[in-house]
Amino acid sequence: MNTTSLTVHVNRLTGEIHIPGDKSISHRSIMFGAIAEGTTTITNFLTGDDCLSTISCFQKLGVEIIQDHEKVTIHGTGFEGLQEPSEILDVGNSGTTIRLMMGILAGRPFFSTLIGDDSIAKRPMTRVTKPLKALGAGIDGRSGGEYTPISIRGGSLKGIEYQVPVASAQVKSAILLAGLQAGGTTKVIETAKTRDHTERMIQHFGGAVEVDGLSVSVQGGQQLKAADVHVPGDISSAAFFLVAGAIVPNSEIILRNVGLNPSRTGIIDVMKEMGADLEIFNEDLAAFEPVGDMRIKTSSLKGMTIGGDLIPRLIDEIPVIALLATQAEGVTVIKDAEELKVKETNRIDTVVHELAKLGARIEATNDGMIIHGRTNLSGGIVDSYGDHRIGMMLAIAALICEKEVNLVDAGAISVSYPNFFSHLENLLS
Ligand SMILES: O=C(O)C1=C[C@@H](OP(=O)(O)O)[C@@H](O)[C@H](O)C1
Ligand SMILES: C=C(OP(=O)(O)O)C(=O)O
Repeated sequence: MNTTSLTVHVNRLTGEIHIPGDKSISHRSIMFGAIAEGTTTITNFLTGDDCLSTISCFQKLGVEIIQDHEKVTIHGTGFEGLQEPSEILDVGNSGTTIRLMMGILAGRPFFSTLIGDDSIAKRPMTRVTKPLKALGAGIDGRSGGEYTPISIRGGSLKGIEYQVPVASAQVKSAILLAGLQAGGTTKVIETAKTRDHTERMIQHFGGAVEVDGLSVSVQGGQQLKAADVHVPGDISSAAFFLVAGAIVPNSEIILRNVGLNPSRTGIIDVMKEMGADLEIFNEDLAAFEPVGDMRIKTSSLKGMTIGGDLIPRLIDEIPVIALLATQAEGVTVIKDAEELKVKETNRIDTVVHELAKLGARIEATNDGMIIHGRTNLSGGIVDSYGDHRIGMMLAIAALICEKEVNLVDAGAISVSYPNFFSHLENLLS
């Protein structure tokens, strides 16, 4: 059993962190760089394992990609230049990679196979394979296209209008990426607004997309042109330090260069409503993805109900919001969040189980969880279950634990935040 001893019982966190690049935008910058014509340079690219999987998959499709730490140069081939891979495309742990790539490969007239790790093998794919089949792609997979391995023989697609049954930016993006290669118009209608990085990328790379409330349309046959991308910091990574600053006594942390796309800022709305001492400054809202700096100080918090349209705006932050809620007075209810069950782990189960081990008063519901605050956390052996966000949440929880905490499989954290522990270390001095 590979365990890491975590820092516990911290009496102060201070300092400044430059938040690493956004994972969703880093994936898309590689994909759009590849499907556009010309040379794209990406800066502040996230070097997490998931984004490295995206690079490796596109290299297997014949795209020349040169990575030098956070700088990546892509010699884009356009959709037409992508080549049939001679190897299986391995997406590792990355749901975003497999689902968005399916959309790209659905339009390509060749055969490809996608696999991933044990977690990917359990995540649902019909949500993507079904609309892509409706566009005309040949796709199959285990259990009728629900699970990996997925094989694709793409081809001549025809635009569709599709109501997505779950709020998922990955599904929306896969359909739009296929739609860019289809005849006519492809229209996606969402149940709730999800992150719109793909729509912004299409425009940034010279394409057109029409957004009307919850519907998003693209015309097929557009030729995208290379465009440089400076990736903003990932608010989903910043979330761990926002919560740390709020719950560790005597703290003040500055977070630099955090992405502030309104489809991702649910955590800010929630923390403010709970009473957090959180300030945003140096905002640049004119950038293609808005950014700003944040200051968080130790806060006195109260519980609240989190649900509805807010959920897609903070879906990946729910594990660490649950931790925050253990330190808020009163009850916090998280509802309408069934999607948590199909992430890297069933995050309703893993959050509730691991926080309960540390002494939190938390119970699972069908669509979320209920947390009773505030509780002192003790210690013990906790497990990430190979889920990066569970691992980081537990490392932040340990900071306020009274006894020793050991984390099983801390290595999973490198999926989205390879420098997590060194950034935390810098705040301890
Ligand atoms: O489009 C994206 O980049 C993502 C969308 C979300 O997934 P869903 O589309 O499954 O909600 C999110 O949980 C994931 O971390 C990244
Ligand atoms: C759900 C996540 O990512 P993905 O779906 O890309 O695996 C995440 O990063 O929390």
